[in-house]
Amino acid sequence: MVDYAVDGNIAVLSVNNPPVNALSHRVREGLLNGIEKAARDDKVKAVIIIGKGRTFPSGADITEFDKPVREPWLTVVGRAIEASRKPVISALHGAALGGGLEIALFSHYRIASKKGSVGFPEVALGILPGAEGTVRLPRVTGPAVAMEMISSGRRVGAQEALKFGILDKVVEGDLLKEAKLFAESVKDKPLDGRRLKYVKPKGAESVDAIYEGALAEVKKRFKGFNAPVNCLMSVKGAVKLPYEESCALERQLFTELMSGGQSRAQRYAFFAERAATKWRLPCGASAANTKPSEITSTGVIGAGTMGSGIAICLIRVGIPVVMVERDEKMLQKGMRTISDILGESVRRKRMTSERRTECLRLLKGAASLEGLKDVDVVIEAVFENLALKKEIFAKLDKICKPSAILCSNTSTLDIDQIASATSRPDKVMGAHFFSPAYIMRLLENIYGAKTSPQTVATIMQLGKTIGKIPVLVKTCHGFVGNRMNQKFSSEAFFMLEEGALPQDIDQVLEDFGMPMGPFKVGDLAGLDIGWNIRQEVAKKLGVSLTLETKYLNAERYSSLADRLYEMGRHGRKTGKGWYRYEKPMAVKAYPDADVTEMINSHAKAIGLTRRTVSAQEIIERSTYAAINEGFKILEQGVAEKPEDIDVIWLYGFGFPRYRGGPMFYASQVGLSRVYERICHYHKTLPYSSYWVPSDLLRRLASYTTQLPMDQWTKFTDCKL
Ligand SMILES: CCCCCCCCCCCCC/C=C/C(=O)SCCNC(=O)CCNC(=O)[C@H](O)C(C)(C)COP(=O)(O)OP(=O)(O)OC[C@H]1O[C@@H](n2cnc3c(N)ncnc32)[C@H](O)[C@@H]1OP(=O)(O)O
Repeated sequence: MVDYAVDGNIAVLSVNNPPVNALSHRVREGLLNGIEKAARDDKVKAVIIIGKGRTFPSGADITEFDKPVREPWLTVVGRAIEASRKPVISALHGAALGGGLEIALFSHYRIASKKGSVGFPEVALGILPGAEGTVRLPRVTGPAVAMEMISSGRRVGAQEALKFGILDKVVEGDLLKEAKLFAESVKDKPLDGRRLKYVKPKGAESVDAIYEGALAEVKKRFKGFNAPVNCLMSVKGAVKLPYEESCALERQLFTELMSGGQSRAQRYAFFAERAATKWRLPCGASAANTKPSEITSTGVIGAGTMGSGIAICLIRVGIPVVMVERDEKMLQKGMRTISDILGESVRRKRMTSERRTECLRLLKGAASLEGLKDVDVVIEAVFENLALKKEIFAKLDKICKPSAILCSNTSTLDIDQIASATSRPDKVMGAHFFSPAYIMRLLENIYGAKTSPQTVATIMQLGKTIGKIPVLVKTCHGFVGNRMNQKFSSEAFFMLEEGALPQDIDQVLEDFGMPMGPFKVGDLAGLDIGWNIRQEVAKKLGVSLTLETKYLNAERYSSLADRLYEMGRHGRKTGKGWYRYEKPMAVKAYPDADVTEMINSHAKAIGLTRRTVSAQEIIERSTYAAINEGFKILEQGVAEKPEDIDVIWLYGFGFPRYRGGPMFYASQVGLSRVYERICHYHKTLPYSSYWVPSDLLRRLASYTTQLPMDQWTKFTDCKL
């Protein structure tokens, strides 16, 4: 775990705990023993701490957080480093993060390789740097930089870290060699001023103002999260209090967060995201045993919002794209959109102008599908119509090379149906991007009955390559995200009819942590989209919808949204929807008395007496309807594990990360409580079959001791 070696009179402690050199108990022990050993060895005049493999320690071992803390604590190790009479130099490469950066700040000197980076990402785990990171960083950078770095958790490159005073030197070439030269240069120097505990932090006179400004910023940017606020409080304490008192305050604020629910949820989300990449198919194929094929060229069909967004994802990472659009004007518009979006990236300094030019060179337009005959992967992004998609896939099957993989960006349609239009169902998948495709990180990849493991491996890898969080699900109507979200939003309409108003429901769900309530989302997306889908569904069922329709296909139905649409209120784009806007496309939503009036008269027309709908009922009916569907999704093997569902909701719908995701949230509320409330709604809301309790949930809720989430799918009938 920590190798000890002496070269001349320099001791080198090499941390060797792959993959990220996490500061596990054995690493902490090894570092402490190494420092004590170097102190006893008279030959040794200086000590280097370095990481083997790809990085300097990237933090405490998060997997130890829910276990009893085993000594030596990181702070004990750190204080031994700082107390050393021989200079200790931390030599950083890779990502020196969290506890790793804290070890470096206990060291007397810090050097880093040019490509190295530092940071305190603890805030993303719902905690704060608890080994004096909040106390030491401001002693080096001052309060403003320390508050920004620690409350945002952002990574800082070596040059910026040098500028902030975090590093003493940035080196090129062999880091260990450079570290030994540096150690030789300081080994006889006094250590006064090199021990941060004795350095008086700067900015005491301005820290209150800095704190107030930073607090306003984090409350806006990280609404609902506790950790960023505690980070700021701890840094402020470091500047205003004596050293030991500031350490005590940090420990108090750290422990408060560590024992809170938000950190548990955020640590769960960290590992859930990584678990989602470890996909498995019912046939036993998995990420571990299936090799993806190489992708050197791609095609995108459709130059609209989704098509151009998908093309950006691909060219941005250097993958050539042929974008096919029959309509020449649409094609040119799509090409211009891509150029403008990349231009905006240059303006925001997220990309150089040269890089933008290189990306655009990878983009070719074509008016016919023939342009796709040589590509490795095609992603179709045309109108959501099954017949149209089947027609296109049949043509692609004849045009594309036999090895080409054909993907559809469909958001709900059956992949098996689409695949049936081809002679290569083994090479057909769904690749469901969330809009805007070049921003949203979720990629819901959908396999059909005949999709081959290699096709799955290839598209899952493509998702990672283009910077997405790819999650694998089995085909069904609506897949996972939209299937659950449809229940989540259905209840919102029914609660409108029963007594709530759009602004009530949106406010409650935004206070719960959703980025935007369902009615604001509807106005943003455009109410005509939903109207078209409902008309399509009714047409397929052979029925026509009226403004008094109360049931569709024996399921409760609300025609409120139809009324709104037929009032010409199509959302932000028309300046009116569930809300009123000062002008079309304006952002600020104002409650509208006309909508309230329409809802009241609609309720009367369908014979409903309106009542007060409580905040608790709004939260339960929205989330539990989705959660119940989530358990049915697990039962049916549509998602392999609850983490997959939660990652989809975290990255596809903005479910608050400090609640972990709908399935984790259910585990925290308690499955028996959730089950009991779903039974209540099933009884009181009999005309929505999605309230029939999930059988898996019923079984799990029957346990007196709730099973851990990784045991849940042991109870599904489907064999994964
Ligand atoms: C109530 C108790 C109170 C006690 C009070 C005591 C006081 C003192 C306590 C002090 C507490 C400690 C203070 C310090 C805290 C921390 O350091 S918290 C951790 C901070 N660090 C991080 O958050 C970094 C997390 N990791 C990453 O950001 C990335 O992994 C990476 C390092 C940037 C590498 O990314 P990438 O190359 O993409 O690899 P990944 O897939 O992300 O990771 C590879 C595998 O490694 C696992 N892993 C990563 N980081 C950690 C970690 N810190 N701990 C454990 N495991 C980690 C990751 O899960 C992957 O695992 P597999 O999926 O199994 O491969």
